[in-house]
Amino acid sequence: MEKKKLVLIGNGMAGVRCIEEILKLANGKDQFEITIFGSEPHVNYNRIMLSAVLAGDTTIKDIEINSIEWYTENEIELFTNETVTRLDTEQKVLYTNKDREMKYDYVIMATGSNPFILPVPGADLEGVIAFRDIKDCETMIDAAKNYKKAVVIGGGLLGLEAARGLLNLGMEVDVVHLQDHLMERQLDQDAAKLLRVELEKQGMNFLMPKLTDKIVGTDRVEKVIFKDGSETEADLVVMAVGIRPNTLVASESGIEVNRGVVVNNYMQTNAQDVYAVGECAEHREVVYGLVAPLYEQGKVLANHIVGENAGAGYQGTVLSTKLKVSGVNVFSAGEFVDDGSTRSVRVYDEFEGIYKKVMIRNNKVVGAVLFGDTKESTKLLSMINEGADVSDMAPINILQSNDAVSESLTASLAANDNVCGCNGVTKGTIVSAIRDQSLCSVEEVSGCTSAGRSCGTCKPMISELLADTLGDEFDATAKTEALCGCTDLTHEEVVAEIREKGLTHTREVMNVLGWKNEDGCSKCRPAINYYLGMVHPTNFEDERESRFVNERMHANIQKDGTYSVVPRMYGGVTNPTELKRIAEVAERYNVPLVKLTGGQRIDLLGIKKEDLPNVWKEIGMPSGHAYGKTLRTVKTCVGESFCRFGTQDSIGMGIALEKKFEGLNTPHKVKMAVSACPRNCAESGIKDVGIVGVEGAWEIYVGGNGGTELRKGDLLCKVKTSEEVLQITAAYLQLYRENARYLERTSHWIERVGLDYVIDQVISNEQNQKELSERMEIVLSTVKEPWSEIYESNELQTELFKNKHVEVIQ
Ligand SMILES: Cc1cc2nc3c(=O)[nH]c(=O)nc-3n(C[C@H](O)[C@H](O)[C@H](O)COP(=O)(O)OP(=O)(O)OC[C@H]3O[C@@H](n4cnc5c(N)ncnc54)[C@H](O)[C@@H]3O)c2cc1C
Ligand SMILES: NC(=O)c1ccc[n+]([C@@H]2O[C@H](COP(=O)([O-])OP(=O)(O)OC[C@H]3O[C@@H](n4cnc5c(N)ncnc54)[C@H](O)[C@@H]3O)[C@@H](O)[C@H]2O)c1
Ligand code: SF4
Ligand code: FES
Repeated sequence: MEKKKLVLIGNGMAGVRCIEEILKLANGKDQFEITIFGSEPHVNYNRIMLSAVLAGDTTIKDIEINSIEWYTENEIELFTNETVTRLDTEQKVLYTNKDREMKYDYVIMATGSNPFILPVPGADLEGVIAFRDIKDCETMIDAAKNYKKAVVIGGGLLGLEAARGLLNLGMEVDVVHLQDHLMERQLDQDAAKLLRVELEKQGMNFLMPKLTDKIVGTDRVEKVIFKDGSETEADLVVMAVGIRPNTLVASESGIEVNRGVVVNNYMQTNAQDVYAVGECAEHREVVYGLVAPLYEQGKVLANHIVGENAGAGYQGTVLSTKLKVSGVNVFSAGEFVDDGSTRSVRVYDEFEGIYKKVMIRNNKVVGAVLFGDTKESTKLLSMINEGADVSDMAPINILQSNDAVSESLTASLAANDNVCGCNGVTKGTIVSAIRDQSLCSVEEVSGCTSAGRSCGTCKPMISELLADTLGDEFDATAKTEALCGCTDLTHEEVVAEIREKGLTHTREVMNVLGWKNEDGCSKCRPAINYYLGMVHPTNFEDERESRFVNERMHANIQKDGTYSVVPRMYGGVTNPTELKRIAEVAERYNVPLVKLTGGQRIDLLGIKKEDLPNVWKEIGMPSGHAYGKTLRTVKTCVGESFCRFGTQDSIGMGIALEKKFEGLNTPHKVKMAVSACPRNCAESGIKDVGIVGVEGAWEIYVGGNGGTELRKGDLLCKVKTSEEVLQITAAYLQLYRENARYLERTSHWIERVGLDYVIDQVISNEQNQKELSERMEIVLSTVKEPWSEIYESNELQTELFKNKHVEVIQ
C-alpha cells in the first residue's frame, strides 16, 4: 500500500500526542509518511513542566517528551525552527517561512496558542515577556541573576505559577490582578481568599484590583503604572493574562475560524483532509487550554484518520484544574458559582485552612472546589463526569471520605475512576498493566499507560497502586528503593539529608530535596514527619496533618466512622475504681461493645467522634496508644507473686517498661511482653521485645511477631537486673528508631540488618549502648500524654472536633 503524506503543523503537546496515538493503532504506521513542522528549535517537550523548571524542581533537559531518536525510529521527518505559513487546500500544498513547498494528503493543525500581550504603551520594552515556552523560561532564570524585582500581570493559573517560580529564584514579586479575587475562572470568593492568604505567606505581594495603564523604562522596563495613578517598580514584567488560539495558518488558508479553528466531532475543519487539534481548535464554540481535553481530541482524530471506528467522536470535556504551586492544594472542576438552580455542600475549616464545596443540581454533582485538602478530587471528578446521583447520600458524606481515605489515596477509587486526569487513565487500566505486564516502577507504568506523563501530580497515586498490587514484591522488585513515587531518594538518603542540611519541616524537606510532587503523598508525609521527630527530638513540631487519621485523632476509626477507645492499663493490671469508671462511661455514652483486647486491656468500641474528649476525661486514664506507631502494650503473666513456676516479678517489670516507653514514637507499632518463666504465658517469644524470667536473670528476645508472618524472637542477651533490662531495651529501641525505615516492623528490620549487627551495636559495644540509651532518655523527656493534652485545651478540641461547619445552601 502506498503511504499517504501526513503533515503535522506544530511540534507541541497535543499534535505530537495525536501522532503517538496514530502510531499505536494497527496500520497507523504503515498508512502514513509523517512530517512535522515546529516553529520552536526543540523536540516536543512538556510545556506544563515549565512551571517546575522555573521553580527549580526540574531541568529543561528532563522535560523532553520525545527524543530526537523517537522521531528517527518512527521514520518521522522533523523540521524544527520552521513555520508553516499557508496551505493551498485545493492543490494540497503547504508553504513555510523557509520557502519550502510540500505536497500533502492530510494535514493536522496543532498550532497551539499565543500568549495575550496587553496592548499598553511599553509592552515592547526589554524585560517585558510572556510565559509560554522554553525561551521565556530561560529569560526569567537569567533575569533573576541580575535583577531583583518582578511584576507578574495576571492572577490566573499561569501568573501564580510564574510568581512562585520567580520567588524561588530569589526575586521580589508583585502579582497584579484585574479582579478582586484570584483565579476567578476556577475559584469562588471563599477559596480565592484562602489562596491569597496562603500565597501572601509564601511571600507574594498582591496589587488587586488594578488595571495596567502603561509600562515605562528607558532601555529596559523600570516601572508599571496603573489606571488609578499608582505605580510599582519592575525589572521584569511577566504577562500572564490569558491566551489566544493561534489560527494564523487557517485564516491565511481560507479555513473557517471563529475564536479557534472550527472543527466537528472528528476534529475535521471545513477544508478537505485538514484537521485541527489542541488549543488552536474550537469545538462546539469551546476552546480548551488544558491537556486532558486536547489528548481526548487527539485520540478521536487518530481513530478517524486511520479509518478506525471513532464512535460519536469528541463530545467535549468537563474541565478540572490543579494549581501547581508548592504548599498550596487547589482543585476546581466543573461549575463553581452558585446560581438559583444549584445547592452546595460546604466544609470550611479555618484552623486547618481547608475549604471544600460541592455543587449539586437535581441530585447530581456538577462541580467542586477544594482548597487545602484535595484528596477527594479524583472521586469528585468521577462523580461529575458520571453525573452520579447523590440523592441517597447524606450531604456531608459526599465530602467526608477524607478520614477514611487518608491512609490511602487510591483505596476508595473504583476501577473506572481516573487516576491520571491529564491522560484519562483509570485505576483499572493501571492495575491491569501492573499485573499483566509485570510493571514495578512508576516510570514503567507511565511508559505503558501514559499515566503521569504530563503534570505528574498523579505519580503518588500510581506509586500506591504499585504498592497495593504488588504487595511485598513492590519493594523487592522496584528499580530503586525510593521512599515513594515523589522522590528518587531512599529512606536512608532522606534521613541523611535531614541531618546534614539541618532540615526541620516537611515542606522544607520536600522543597530542598526536590520532591517531584510538591505536596507529597500519604506515604512520604508521615515518614518525613517521623524522621524529623527522630532526628530533632527536642525542637520538633509534630505535623498533625501528616499523621494517619488514627494517630491524628488518638483513637482507632472503625468501619462505621465511630472510634474505639483503649485506656492504658500498665502491665495489664487494673483495679475496681478504674473498672467502675470504665463501666460508667460505657453506660453514659451507650457504648455498643466493651471488649477485652489481646494486649490485656479494655476496648470501648463505637464512640462518636465528638464524644471522644469527654470519654477520655471521664475515664481519667492515660491513652493506651492502641492506634499509633508507638509502644502499644506490655503484656505480663502473673509471675512469682502468684504462680508456682514464677522466677521473677513479671508484672513489676512489665509496668516499669510500659511506664518508661509509653508514648514513644517508633517507625511502626511495638509490642512487648514479660513472662516470669520459659513457659511464656505472656507470649514473650512473638513480641517486638519479649522478656523471659529465668533463675536469677532475664532473657531479652527481639524481633518477634505474632501477625500474619509469624516470627520467633531472637535472643539478644541475658542480664541479671531489672535496670539492665530497661537500659538495653532503651538502647535497642533507639537503634530501631534511628535505623529502621518508617513502617518497618522490628521483625522485618532485624531480617534486613541481621541480628549480629544489632548485638554488635547494642550489646558488644558498651559505649554505643550507653549513647543510644542516653539519646533515648532525651526523646522520652519530650513525650506528652495526648488525651489530657486535648481535653485540657479548647483550642485543640476545636481544631480536631468542632471546627467543621457543614452548610447546605440553596
Ligand atoms: C507554564 C505553563 C504551565 C501549564 N500547566 C498546565 C497544567 O498544569 N495542566 C494542563 O493541563 N495544562 C497546562 N498548561 C497548558 C498546556 O501546556 C497546553 O494546553 C498545551 O501545551 C497545548 O498543547 P498544543 O499542542 O495545543 O499547543 P503547544 O504545546 O503550544 O504546541 C504548539 C506548537 O506549535 C508551534 N507552532 C505554532 N504555529 C506554527 C506553525 N505555523 N508552524 C509550525 N509550528 C507552529 C508552536 O511553536 C508550538 O511549539 C500550561 C501551560 C504553560 C505555558
Ligand atoms: N495548573 C494548570 O493547569 C495551568 C498552569 C498554567 C497555565 N495553564 C493554562 O495556560 C493557559 C494560560 O494561563 P493564564 O493564567 O494566562 O490564563 P487565564 O485566562 O486562565 O488567566 C488569566 C488571568 O489574567 C487576568 N487578567 C486579564 N487581564 C488582566 C489585566 N489587564 N491585568 C491583570 N490581570 C488580568 C484574568 O482576570 C485571569 O484571571 C490557560 O489555558 C491555563 O489553563 C494551566
Ligand atoms: S510464664 Fe511461667 S511464671 Fe508466668 S504465669 Fe506462666 S508459668 Fe507462671
Ligand atoms: S494527572 Fe497530570 S499527569 Fe496524571
